[in-house]
Amino acid sequence: MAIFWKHVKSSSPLLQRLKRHITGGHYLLSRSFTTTEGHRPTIVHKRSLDILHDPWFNKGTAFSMTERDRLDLRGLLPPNVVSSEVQIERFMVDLKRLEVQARDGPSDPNALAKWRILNRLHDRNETMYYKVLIANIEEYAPIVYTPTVGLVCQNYSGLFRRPRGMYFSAEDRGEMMSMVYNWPADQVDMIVVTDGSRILGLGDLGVQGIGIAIGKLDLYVAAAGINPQRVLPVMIDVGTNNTKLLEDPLYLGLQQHRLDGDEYLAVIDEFMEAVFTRWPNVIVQFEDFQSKWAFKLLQRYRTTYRMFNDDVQGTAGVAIAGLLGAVRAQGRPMIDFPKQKIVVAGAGSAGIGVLNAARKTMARMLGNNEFAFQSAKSQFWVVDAKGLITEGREDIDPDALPFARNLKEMDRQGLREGASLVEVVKQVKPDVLLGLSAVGGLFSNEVLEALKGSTSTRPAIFAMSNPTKNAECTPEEAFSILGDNIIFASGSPFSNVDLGNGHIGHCNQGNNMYLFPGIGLGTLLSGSRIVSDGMLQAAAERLAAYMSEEEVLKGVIFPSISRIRDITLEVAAAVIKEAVEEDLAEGYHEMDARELHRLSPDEIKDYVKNNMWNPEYPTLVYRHE
Ligand SMILES: NC(=O)C1=CN([C@@H]2O[C@H](COP(=O)(O)OP(=O)(O)OC[C@H]3O[C@@H](n4cnc5c(N)ncnc54)[C@H](O)[C@@H]3O)[C@@H](O)[C@H]2O)C=CC1
Ligand SMILES: CC(=O)C(=O)O
Ligand SMILES: [Mg+2]
Repeated sequence: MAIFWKHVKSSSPLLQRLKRHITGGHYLLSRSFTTTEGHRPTIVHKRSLDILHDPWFNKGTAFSMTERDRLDLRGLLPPNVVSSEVQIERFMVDLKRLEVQARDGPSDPNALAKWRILNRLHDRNETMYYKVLIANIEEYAPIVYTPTVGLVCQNYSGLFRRPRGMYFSAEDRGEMMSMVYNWPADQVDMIVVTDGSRILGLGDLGVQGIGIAIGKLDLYVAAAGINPQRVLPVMIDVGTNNTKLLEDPLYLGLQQHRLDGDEYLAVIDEFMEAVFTRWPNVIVQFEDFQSKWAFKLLQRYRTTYRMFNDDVQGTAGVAIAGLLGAVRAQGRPMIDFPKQKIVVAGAGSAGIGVLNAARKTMARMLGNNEFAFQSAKSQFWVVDAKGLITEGREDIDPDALPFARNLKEMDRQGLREGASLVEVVKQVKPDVLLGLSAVGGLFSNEVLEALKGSTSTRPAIFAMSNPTKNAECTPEEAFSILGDNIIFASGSPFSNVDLGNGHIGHCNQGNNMYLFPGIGLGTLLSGSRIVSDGMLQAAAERLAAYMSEEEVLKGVIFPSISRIRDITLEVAAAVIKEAVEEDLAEGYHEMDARELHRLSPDEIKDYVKNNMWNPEYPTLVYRHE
């Protein structure tokens, strides 16, 4: 409790109100709060080796002698009791040594080796794992998340040691309502679910896609402070259409073609019903579903369940923040956004999500009426695998239809149905070139040369596809062809570029990781039953406003990942505030809706901060179940 009060001034109205919530000496608001010395202990129902083998409670050599006695651990550990700092020091020495020696494959041997070592720590001691991850997030986010998580998913059969999360398969139809009780935790706050059909830009990886759900939840813990005992990665295995996996004798998933149509929907429906029956307050993040289903499932569930689609909605928010940053970086006010000409390569779940959100943002700035909404669409040119999308396209995808360009108008611009990306860039001379195509190198030298004709004073390039090899271009390519007067962002991390003239080309990471943890945390703590458009918009706006004028003018439009916990707190607070304003907030635990309505913006931030889990060992006390 002391940690919490430390952050709240004694005269604060929040303090006064929260004090009313203290009953019987128990601090109820943050039951999830870490128990360190002097804090409420954690009750465990196991002892001895069972404790050492449970990553939720294991502290390894950091168990104190009194705890070793209480938990029947005396003699099961080396006698030296070490602090968590020394424990981490020892681990890091080993990690650094092994990562030099390891040889796991040709693409990036060290990355996969680091992942293995971190994964083993994750399996034996979660507190220590998250302590290492949070303290070194810049170094290890690229290992537990993109790009290495892509490699992990691709090699999952060989890497699989211990299961993590739950698997619901087409074979489990009719059983999900009961099997959901096989999960040991009575409270689950966040589920990230995938069906493995489009993992990053790597296509259908079937059951191996569970790696992305695990990686996203690692960020929920590290960035949003969701208690790791309350996260659940889920893989829904409805088969795979990946021929290699269908024929691979070592593949761990169902070796049948993917279910489709009503059969597919029935499986997802059953899963949703089961998890919301056991955990009515859980939030479900849909991740890496192929576009064909991403939009349909979002429409199907978003008004009845607490869920969102990260690729459609999270990516859209991050892109909006980046696009507004690019306007500011030109030295113009954000309100000039509707004048930007934007070419988007890729019309899948991510591309269409960005287009819809960008169009709505422009329309709001132009007067928020139907006329503004209609005129905003003329700022976008969308190119997919078949080239420029126009009304002349046969069998046009209904989600892309609103962005199909008029043929006559295109004729006047010297363009046509199916025009190539380079032709479009040459004719349109866009302010922004944004890629969500999953095609590495799509922004070829020719395309980048064409972008030299941009009418913008500072063109922006967003090569947002993941993992690294799928980036539409590298920052080196962009800066070397276009010079340093550009804005560059990529989905996976790249290093800044030394331009050799005393200037550094800044490479931003434009990834939905800057939003999804805050959207999830804000939704959880607001108690909103849905994730509304307004809440998503508030999240994007907070991210857009996060960067200072000075940073933006230097081309830094997204924060460094080392600030991810802070930006997540800010985003979560913005989401809560919006949920309160929309009258959606029902409260969380003892913070009821009425109390939430009374909190000032600073108090909302205190509330978020004090409900974020920190990786500190709790004092463990054994009780017979
Ligand atoms: N940076 C970030 O935060 C995020 C990045 N992504 C990345 O976006 C990419 C796409 O994801 P989805 O939209 O879900 O995939 P998708 O497979 O549904 O869509 C890909 C789109 O690219 C188009 N495309 C293919 N070849 C093309 C070409 N030569 N020229 C132009 N367009 C082409 C396809 O026609 C399709 O419209 C993935 O690599 C994913 O990792 C997705 C979400 C977030
Ligand atoms: C970042 C992400 O969600 C993706 O590439 O799919
Ligand atoms: Mg994704």
